[in-house]
Formats: sequence, C-alpha cells, structure tokens
Amino acid sequence: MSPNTHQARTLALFCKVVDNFGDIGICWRFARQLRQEHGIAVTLWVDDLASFRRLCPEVVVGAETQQIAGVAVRHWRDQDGVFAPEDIADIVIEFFAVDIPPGYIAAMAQCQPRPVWFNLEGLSAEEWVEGCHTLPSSHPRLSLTKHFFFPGFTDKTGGLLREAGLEQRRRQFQSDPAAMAAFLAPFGVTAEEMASTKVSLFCYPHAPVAALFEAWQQGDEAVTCLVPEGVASETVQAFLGAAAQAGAARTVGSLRVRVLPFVAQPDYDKLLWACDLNLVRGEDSFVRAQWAGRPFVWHIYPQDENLHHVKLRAFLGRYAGDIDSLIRFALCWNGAEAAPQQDGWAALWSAFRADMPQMGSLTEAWQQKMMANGDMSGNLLQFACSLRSVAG
Ligand SMILES: Cc1cn([C@H]2C[C@H](O)[C@@H](COP(=O)(O)OP(=O)(O)O[C@H]3O[C@@H](C)[C@H](O)[C@@H](O)[C@H]3O)O2)c(=O)[nH]c1=O
Repeated sequence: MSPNTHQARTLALFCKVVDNFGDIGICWRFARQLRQEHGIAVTLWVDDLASFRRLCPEVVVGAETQQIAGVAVRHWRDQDGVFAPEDIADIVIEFFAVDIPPGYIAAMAQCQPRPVWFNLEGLSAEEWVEGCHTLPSSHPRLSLTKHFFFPGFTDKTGGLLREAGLEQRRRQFQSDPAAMAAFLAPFGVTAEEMASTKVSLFCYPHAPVAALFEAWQQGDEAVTCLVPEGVASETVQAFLGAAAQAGAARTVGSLRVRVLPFVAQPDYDKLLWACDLNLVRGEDSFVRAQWAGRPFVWHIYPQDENLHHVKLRAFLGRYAGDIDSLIRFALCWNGAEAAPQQDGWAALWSAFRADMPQMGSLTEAWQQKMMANGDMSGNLLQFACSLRSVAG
C-alpha cells in the first residue's frame, strides 16, 4: 500500500481459540506479516495463550501483555468497559465472527473517523464466497459498518496469506538436500529414511490412518511417515506398540513411522518442504501445503450434515484438474466416498503414488495462479485504505 493519509497505522486482531491450532495459527501468521511487511502496529488479542505457545514457544502463558516479533500480544479475558476512543485501532478485525468486547465497540463508535471494521471469515472454494466478499453490514444501533472479508482462491476474493520471500526461501531449501537432511536429523530422521518416500501426517482423529498404514506396510516402496506428537495418536500408538511420544519410531514391512515433536510454525513449513507428500488439515496447514509446491491431500475440518464434503469437492473442482487418483484418494480420506472393495487403500495408494510427479507440477502451477490473486494481507490493507478514503 502506498503511503498516504488514509493509510492505517494500527490494527487490532481479536482471536478466540475454538479448538485446535488453526485460529491462532492463522492470526499469528497474519499479525506478524502486517507488522513485518507493512509496518502496522498490531495488537493481537487472544484468549488461549497455552495453545498459542505450542506454535510459538516465545509466548509466556499468564502474561497479560507481551511483545513478540514486534506484535503486542494481549491476553483476551473478559476485559470490557475499559476502552476510550484513543485505545481503538485504525483497523479492527474479528476473526471468524468472534464477539469483540461491547465496550470496545462503543468506543469505536466514538472515533472520528470511524475505524475500519472487518469480520475475517474462513477459507472456502465455494462460489458464493465471491458474492459475499467485502459486503457491508451496518451495526443495528451504532453508526458503524462492518465488512466481511473472505480469503479465497480467485481474484474476486481476498486471496491467501503469503509472506514476501516465501517462494524464494522454499526453493532454496528444496534445492539443498543437505539443508533438508540437517533440518530433519535432530528429529532422528536417518539417511535411509531421507532416501525413502517421506510423508508428513497431520489429520483429524477420524482419518483412516490405520488402513493407509496397512497399505504402506504391504507396499514395495519404503515410506517414512513423520507424524507430530498428538496426531492420530491411537493408530500411531497401536503401530508402535508403545506411547506415541516424540522420538518414538518403528518399522513394519515397508513402513517406518516416526513421531516428531509439535514444532514451531516456521519449522512446520520446513517439514512440509522436506517431505515428498503432505497430508494436511484445517485451514492454515492446508494453505502452507499449497505453498510447499509438493503433492498434498487435505483432511477438512468436519462439519454437521457433511457440509465439509461440499467444501472439499468445491476445492478439488478448482484444484485437482483431471488427476482422478488424487480426487479419489482425497474423497476416501475424508469419508466422502468409500475406498474400493478390491484392494481398498492399497489400490488408492498405488494409483496416487504413480501420479505424484504430475501432482507436484500441478501444485507448482496452482501456486502461480494463487500468487496472481495477490496476498491476503496486502489485499485487506488495500481495501481498508479505500474504505478510509471514502470515510474521509
Ligand atoms: C503439526 C503442526 C502444526 N503447526 C501449526 C500450523 C498451523 O498454523 C496450525 C494448524 O492449523 P490448521 O492447519 O488450520 O489445523 P487445525 O485443525 O489445528 O485448525 C482448525 O481449527 C478449527 C477451529 C478451524 O475451524 C479449522 O478450519 C482449522 O483452522 O498449527 C505447527 O506450528 N507445528 C506443527 O508441528
């Protein structure tokens, strides 16, 4: 955004951790980028510092206020009635429609000009998103307008989060086998494992991991599955015959399973870059797998009435082209289709494996297409700037 009088200098981002790590994972990535690339003074309000600490070890659980990577992190409890107009940021963002404190909203209504207020929504490839992106919604009582902002996969949406220089860092890392081996070595990954097909596994507990392990075990090719602690724990534990703790590993047939610690967010990117295939989930790891330029399969967050299957199909419709093995594998992985009667997961895997080189090229091409939509932070700031100029 070019510097002008409408440029926002401060931004408040409100994040409630509903479950898992996606809410804080996305907000933290977004907050850092706004600070580092756009020079915005960001205050990140977050209600669950313990979850935050899992992906950002610098977080001090229990601290009311702390400064991390230039971002002011505030523990969001039920602070209310303590806000004056001078406390209010130029841009206020509620993530996933969280209710920001009423006292904060009341103070927003006293600001001149009013802050730009966004509800930042979840990612979906469905078509209706384009029609809802940037729609305004007036406050029922106060003279305030909130706008919906949707990330997405087309130029009629807000795009995807992507830091400057990410592509270059990723390419450099992937073109340096020694750097990849050096990154994985502290987790116990051996030279033999490096030479095998490496798969990172991040999924929800209902994924058919046991069936896939069975197919890998019986297969001709050596597969090393790297799984962060706490993921698919029951199946991993049954496979290991021991607790699924970081450092644990076992080989059965062609499959080696190795448990990794849950790593800090930047290292998770490196893990994705270093693997040949990434099984990812939710929203943030799903997007990072797209930037990793390697084949990936998405385990989507489950919703009532199988709404997530609609979303999964919408994404596959945009992304997967005519690679049938990828579509079948993804649908079965998410329970949207049953695995074939004959050979089940062995058949799915063997067709998928044969098409992996094609999927690598697909992801690279997809990445170029996504980059043309601009990155979400820049797009949001540009839209905020246009709203501020209208507000005068
Ligand atoms: C496995 C791993 C993940 N991570 C990070 C990457 C991501 O930022 C984050 C995981 O977030 P996601 O991939 O989105 O998956 P998730 O399942 O944790 O989060 C989900 O939460 C739900 C409430 C949302 O509705 C979903 O859409 C989704 O965001 O954790 C690490 O930093 N280190 C690790 O070792």
